[in-house]
Amino acid sequence: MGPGYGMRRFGTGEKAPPGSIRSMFRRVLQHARGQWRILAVAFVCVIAISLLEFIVPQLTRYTIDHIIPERRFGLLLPLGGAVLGAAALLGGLRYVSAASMAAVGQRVIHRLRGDLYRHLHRLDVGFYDRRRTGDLMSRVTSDVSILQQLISSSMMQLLTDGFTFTAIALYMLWIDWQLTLLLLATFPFMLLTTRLFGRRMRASFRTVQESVADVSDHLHNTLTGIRLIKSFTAEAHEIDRFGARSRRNMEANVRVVRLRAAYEPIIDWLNYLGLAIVLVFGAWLAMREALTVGTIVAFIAYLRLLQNPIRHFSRIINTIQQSAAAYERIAEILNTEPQVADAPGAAELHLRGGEVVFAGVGFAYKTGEPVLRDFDLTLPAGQVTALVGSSGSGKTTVANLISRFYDPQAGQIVIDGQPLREVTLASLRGQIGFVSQEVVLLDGTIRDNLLYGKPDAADAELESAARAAHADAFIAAFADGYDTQIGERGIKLSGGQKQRLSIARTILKDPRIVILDEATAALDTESEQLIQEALARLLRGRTCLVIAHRLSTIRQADRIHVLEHGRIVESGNHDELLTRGGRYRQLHDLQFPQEEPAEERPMS
Ligand SMILES: Nc1ncnc2c1ncn2[C@@H]1O[C@H](COP(=O)(O)OP(=O)(O)OP(=O)(O)O)[C@@H](O)[C@H]1O
Repeated sequence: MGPGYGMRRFGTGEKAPPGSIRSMFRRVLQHARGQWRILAVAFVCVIAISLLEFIVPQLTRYTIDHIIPERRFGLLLPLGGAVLGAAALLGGLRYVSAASMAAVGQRVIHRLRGDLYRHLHRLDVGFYDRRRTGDLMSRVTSDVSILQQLISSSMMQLLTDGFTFTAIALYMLWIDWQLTLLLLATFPFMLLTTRLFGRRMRASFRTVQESVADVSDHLHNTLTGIRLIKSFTAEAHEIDRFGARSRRNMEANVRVVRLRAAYEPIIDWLNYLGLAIVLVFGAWLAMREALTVGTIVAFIAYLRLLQNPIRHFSRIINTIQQSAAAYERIAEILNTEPQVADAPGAAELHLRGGEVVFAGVGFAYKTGEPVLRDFDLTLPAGQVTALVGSSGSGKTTVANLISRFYDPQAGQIVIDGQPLREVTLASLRGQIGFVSQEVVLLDGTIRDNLLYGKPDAADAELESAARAAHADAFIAAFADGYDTQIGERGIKLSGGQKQRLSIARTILKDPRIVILDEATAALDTESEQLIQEALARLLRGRTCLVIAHRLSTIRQADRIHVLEHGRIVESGNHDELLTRGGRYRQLHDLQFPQEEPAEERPMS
């Protein structure tokens, strides 16, 4: 991959190819595959509805032209029955078509949402660095549900209207082509108006959806950071910021409503123009006895039927443009390709000892800001290697590259002779255990969280891992034991308890390679003692990279590297480095000013 990895494609504000209305309908229809039977039922209903709507005005015409002048009293009751029967049948057909379209629509949405979520999981960590969580959430929820409206109701309406419109226009042309052509002359104006307004509406809807994403992002940030806000008494500030974002949404919505409010009267006026044409020209024809009165009445009824689709369309255009704006945001994600993915023909990673080698690695998150330059490092199999160095020197970056959260732009990383880019992500990550100071536990029970390490683990394995991580005692103290709910809907665990669960989860996973991102920050001495013991068990016999901020945790590492500005400036074990009196010694003396240089302190 060339320099500037990823940034050119997804720089903030840059858009992936927009989804056009056509591609929106194409994707929707793709997802409707396999449901042809339900769609066929809906379609038959649509045709039947159009036919029935066509027949009713014929009854009117027959009444005026034949039943009344010929005084056929006997036909009055059957006439009433026919109108009511047709109406009842219309109701039944509308129900079946609406219900079957809604079922198809819901299934399409369910699949689309699934696709989107699956795709989000394929995307690399770099993608998430550049995206706001709330914005992504609103794409999967709000944008997808807007499309739902389109599929469940509007598409059916479009289909029915399209069919009715064509059938009636053809019939009218047959009855009186001149009158009909005159009438149809108003349609190009309608199309032009619709196009003009449609484009503006779509732009406004895009702003609406973006502002929904802003509101959602704000909510996500502030609700998850509620403690921070309270401790800084920043409530008023956040309420103001929320107000501003909500106002942007309101204003964008008002713009949409104004556009619609202007659009509908224009379409209505054009409809009246059509009526005026029929009345004037039709009356003229009738006075010259070229047309019967019944035909004019039927013609006016058909005119309404012809205009109904237009009137509906003016409403549907709203949904279509709104959906198109939402679909653009969905397509933008779906069209984004992951930058870190399995190479074609990638093999499984086969580990022997688990030696990791960085050879001439160059890496930058952003073009022009290299974090690692010509970086060489070996993590010998089965040994503990520690990285120390000042904040921002690139320690976590080294760990990120081993897990292939990012790919380097230069050089390569090799595990037991296999370049990382040539093995599957699943087989690589399956061999890496990551224990960090920011423990992430998911909503669910303690058991669910532990099983994340090994979904098919037996109870005995689970308990033995918990024992090894010194987590068994506190789990047993809960009334529900391993079935205790944790996370947002369950009990809250202390920092040390969470860390021990995370260690137990990693022990259960039993990876060959363990990355430890300073897991002992901010704990009381007793917890820290337990955690150190648990960690010692986890690290034993595995290839380990310990990223240490506190030197007390790495005294016993086999080898320590000091990292500064993305380069290793010093290497050795604790004693060697202290004796050398270089950067490590400086860092050490800053943390333990009272200590004698080579004095050994037990791991605390
Ligand atoms: N996701 C990211 N996107 C852009 N830049 C990043 C990202 N993560 C880290 N950086 C930058 O890369 C540099 C190295 O960061 P890294 O997290 O590797 O340092 P570190 O040595 O682990 O620091 P600390 O000890 O503070 O955790 C820093 O300048 C940081 O700002």
